[in-house]
Amino acid sequence: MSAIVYEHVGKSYPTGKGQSFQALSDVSLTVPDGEIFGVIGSSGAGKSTLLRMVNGLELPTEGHVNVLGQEPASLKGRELRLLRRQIGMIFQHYNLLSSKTIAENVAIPLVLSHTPKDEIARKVSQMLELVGLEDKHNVYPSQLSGGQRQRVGIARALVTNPKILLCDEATSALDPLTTVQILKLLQRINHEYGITIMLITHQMSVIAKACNYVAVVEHGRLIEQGPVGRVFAHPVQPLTRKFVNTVVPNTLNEDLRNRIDQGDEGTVVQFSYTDDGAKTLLADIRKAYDGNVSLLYANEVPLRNVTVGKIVLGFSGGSGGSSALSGRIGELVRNDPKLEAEVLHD
Ligand SMILES: Nc1ncnc2c1ncn2[C@@H]1O[C@H](COP(=O)(O)OP(=O)(O)OP(=O)(O)O)[C@@H](O)[C@H]1O
Repeated sequence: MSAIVYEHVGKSYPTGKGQSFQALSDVSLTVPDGEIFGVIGSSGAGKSTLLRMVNGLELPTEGHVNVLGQEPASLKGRELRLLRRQIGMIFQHYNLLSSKTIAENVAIPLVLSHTPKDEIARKVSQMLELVGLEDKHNVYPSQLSGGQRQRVGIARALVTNPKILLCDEATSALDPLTTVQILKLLQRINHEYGITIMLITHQMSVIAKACNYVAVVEHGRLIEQGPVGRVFAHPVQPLTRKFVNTVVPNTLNEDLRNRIDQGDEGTVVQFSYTDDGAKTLLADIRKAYDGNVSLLYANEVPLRNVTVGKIVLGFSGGSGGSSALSGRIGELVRNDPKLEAEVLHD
């Protein structure tokens, strides 16, 4: 089942004097149940607008958004409140009430839904234990670090047992180590409770560490989407490539790049692969190619549940020349869906 489905969604905001700004155009996207789905884009791309449509804080001006089998745009009053109870949300700046204790902050959604006091106490304790703040019931947000405050945000978002957790730049205000801890906590929650997580971020490293699906948004349009391993190993759009390069650098040093361009390394081919896609590559090439093969560059990066890598090889002196070589490489790539090849110099 799909937790969230966007169908040809558009959003235009009125900007006065009869003018409007198109923040989203024709976005179709499916967030599978129980997955961690990341949306990445530059500032102003439309990520928040997209996320806020899940709990009906924004409504589409075109198309449909379906959440847990219901359309927030068609719900009102009690029905909308019931759907929202199944959707938790955390924010970049935590949105905690400074005059209330940690326990009182976590309790807010239950107080609003008139939950009995003893049940509130039990659920709050359970949530604070889950996020590792069981000793912080009676302290105030100002006494906590950023990472601890985000943990309170997570506890508050989960206290109603939601099926979906929305994360709006939830780690953007945190240092890299705390970011890793919060992302690990989100993964644990996803794993233990089966909660679908949709997060938006402008950092590809967050996608790499936490997500198993990614969608890339540029100027309100969805330009690329798919499983994290595939998008990181074989990004198609220029913006996606830029984002991926921040995590999996594609930078051959200048000296090597010059030698390749001048033909000093012979025919040069870059192989991109996921997981064990390159395990038998060198042996296969040895069998298929009778010339010299030199390893010019290799880099492997482990992501959340997949490894992506690149190998650059130089070929020279084989019989049949470069056309025979490209035929053999084409065959290797066709036989292995985890492998892709790009000729850097012919
Ligand atoms: N209420 C509004 N009225 C007019 N324009 C809006 C409104 N809300 C958002 N926008 C515009 O829509 C575009 C998308 O905004 P959105 O906040 O969804 O982007 P974003 O990708 O989340 O950006 P950021 O990372 O900077 O928060 C932006 O250009 C923004 O200025």
